[in-house]
Amino acid sequence: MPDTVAATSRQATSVSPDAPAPVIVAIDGPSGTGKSSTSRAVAAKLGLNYLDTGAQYRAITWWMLKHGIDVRDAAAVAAAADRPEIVSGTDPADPTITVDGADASGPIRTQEVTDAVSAVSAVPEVRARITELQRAIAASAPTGIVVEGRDIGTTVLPDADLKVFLTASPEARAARRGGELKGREGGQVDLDATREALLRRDAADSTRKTSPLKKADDAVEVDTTELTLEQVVECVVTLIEEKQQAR
Ligand SMILES: Nc1ncnc2c1ncn2[C@@H]1O[C@H](COP(=O)(O)OP(=O)(O)O)[C@@H](O)[C@H]1O
Ligand SMILES: Nc1ccn([C@@H]2O[C@H](COP(=O)(O)OP(=O)(O)O)[C@@H](O)[C@H]2O)c(=O)n1
Repeated sequence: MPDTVAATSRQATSVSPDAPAPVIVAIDGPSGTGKSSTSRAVAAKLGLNYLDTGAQYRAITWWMLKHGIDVRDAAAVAAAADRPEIVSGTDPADPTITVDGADASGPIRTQEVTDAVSAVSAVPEVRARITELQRAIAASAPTGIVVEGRDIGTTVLPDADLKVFLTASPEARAARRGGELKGREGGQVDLDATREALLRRDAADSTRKTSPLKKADDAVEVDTTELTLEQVVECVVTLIEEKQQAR
């Protein structure tokens, strides 16, 4: 297996010469605001690719943990940043992520990875690697792509056709995450602890030096607290269609 980070989009569709230019959509925001579910549904509706950049940061974090690298040691993380081969499949109907050829979709969602990911993603060498990968994937999407994360509108794709920044109250976000945890692990979920953990991760992601979580100046902010997922999807689809008509 090559000791590099590879960029691959698994959807290679041929495009006719008079097809419209690909549309690039950046969706950012804190944890639990609905970025993944909204982005995936919007991409499926409009025939676009979909990239979950959080999954990439989780994947490199999982690799670091698996290889015994101390995630609090930024120099050790930086030295290993270009070793894992991370491949993202960008079909919204079946997004995939592999690390060195192994399916990582399950292991990247463990609590151990969630607790370590902010430290790993704060390391500039990690961000440089993953950002390069993200730009290559976006550039190869035949009809366009919805890319979701924390720094897509500010850093990764500053020329995106549309930038959306999703927000929601900490209580709504904790309730949504709690629902997911219950579905995955069963039993009782402590919503206060879930809320505190979300806020801690937001704080770490917003205060790091390199490419922090931040709304781009030209992003449209959508507060999803009182909206259903369907309403948020409809809102983003309308914003994209407006941009396309204005081209
Ligand atoms: N507007 C919404 N109303 C209620 N639940 C939502 C809404 N948007 C997303 N969800 C649910 O909240 C959970 C977290 O959403 P997700 O898309 O993973 O957020 P993020 O990617 O921002 O962390 C998922 O279970 C999702 O189905
Ligand atoms: N563009 C991005 C996306 C994620 N991340 C990091 O990756 C972590 C996990 O992202 P995620 O989107 O899977 O997070 P949640 O869906 O759990 O909120 C974040 O907490 C950030 O530390 C980042 O730094 N930049």
